[in-house]
Amino acid sequence: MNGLQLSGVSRSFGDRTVLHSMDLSVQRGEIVGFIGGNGAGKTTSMRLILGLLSADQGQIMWDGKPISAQDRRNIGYMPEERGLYPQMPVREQIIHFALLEGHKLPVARTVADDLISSLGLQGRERTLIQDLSLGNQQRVQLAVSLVGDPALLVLDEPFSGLDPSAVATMGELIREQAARGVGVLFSSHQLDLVERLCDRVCILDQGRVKASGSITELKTEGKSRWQLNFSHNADAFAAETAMLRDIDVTWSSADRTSVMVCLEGDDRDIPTQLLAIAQRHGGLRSIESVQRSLDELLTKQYISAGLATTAAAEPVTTASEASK
Ligand SMILES: Nc1ncnc2c1ncn2[C@@H]1O[C@H](COP(=O)(O)OP(=O)(O)OP(=O)(O)O)[C@@H](O)[C@H]1O
Repeated sequence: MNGLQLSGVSRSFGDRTVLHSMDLSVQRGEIVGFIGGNGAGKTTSMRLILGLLSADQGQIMWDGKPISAQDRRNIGYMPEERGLYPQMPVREQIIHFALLEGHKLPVARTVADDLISSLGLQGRERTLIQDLSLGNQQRVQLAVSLVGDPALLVLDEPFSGLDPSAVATMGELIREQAARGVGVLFSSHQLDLVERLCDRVCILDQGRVKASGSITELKTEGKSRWQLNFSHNADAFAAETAMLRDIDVTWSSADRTSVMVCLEGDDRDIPTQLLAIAQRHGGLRSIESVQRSLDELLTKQYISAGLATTAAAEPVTTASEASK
């Protein structure tokens, strides 16, 4: 396989195991979102990839072979704790990291100037890092992770603290890198962003991979959802549907004319049972298949703590539940 692969990687601190036999892959040109609540093990995994920590068990491979120190030099890293010198000007800072990367001074200057122009930092060359906006500090941080022309970017919460326009810019920069064939692994608590940017996600909960795959795969896995819109109040339809087995029914409009029905199984056909009930009660205007949002999927299914949830829809209660 091309790119990065972790197989069965475990890591403990003292007697506490924080990663349990983890599998993860990032191919060249692919953007993978790393999602998990606080303390799930994302940063630890990244440090293992970078070789800043060693694994107790398992293998980390690059292009199908055990990852070497040389391979790791081709990884650009944006650590969560960041690592810029607040009192150094932008251009000098990037040159400094390019020199550390092993470039000679004239090359380091060219690398810095190219990154300054491609990351939109023109005019800020002499500004001290501490005088930059957070968004521009993150751009410099990304520039620093790119000085070695990496084959893989590992970005620990690159969007944290950014305003919407800086988020959009950072997202664009990440997409550009992926389009150049760079694999990108980034962690984030902002699920809408992950949903927009990523080809695949890896969901980590308390050190265990709960799911990985494309977002579409995860969203349709094992369940299907249908929204039925009625011309009148759908109380009778909802009450009868809520009595069926393996079904969740929630209101999706305040006037109770729209009902969301979630069924076990990822059948793409409109369930005949639902149509029959709807027909019996009359007034059905439309029925549409609805995908779950990523945050709903994660908070309901995979993540035990630590991610922001959206407000839950009001469930339809059956007569027997209401009387309890
Ligand atoms: N050097 C260390 N010594 C002991 N425990 C550690 C060490 N580094 C991490 N841990 C523990 O490992 C667990 C995973 O931490 P990690 O920083 O990898 O999580 P994370 O998913 O990045 O969380 P966050 O989203 O809050 O940054 C946490 O319980 C943390 O306290």
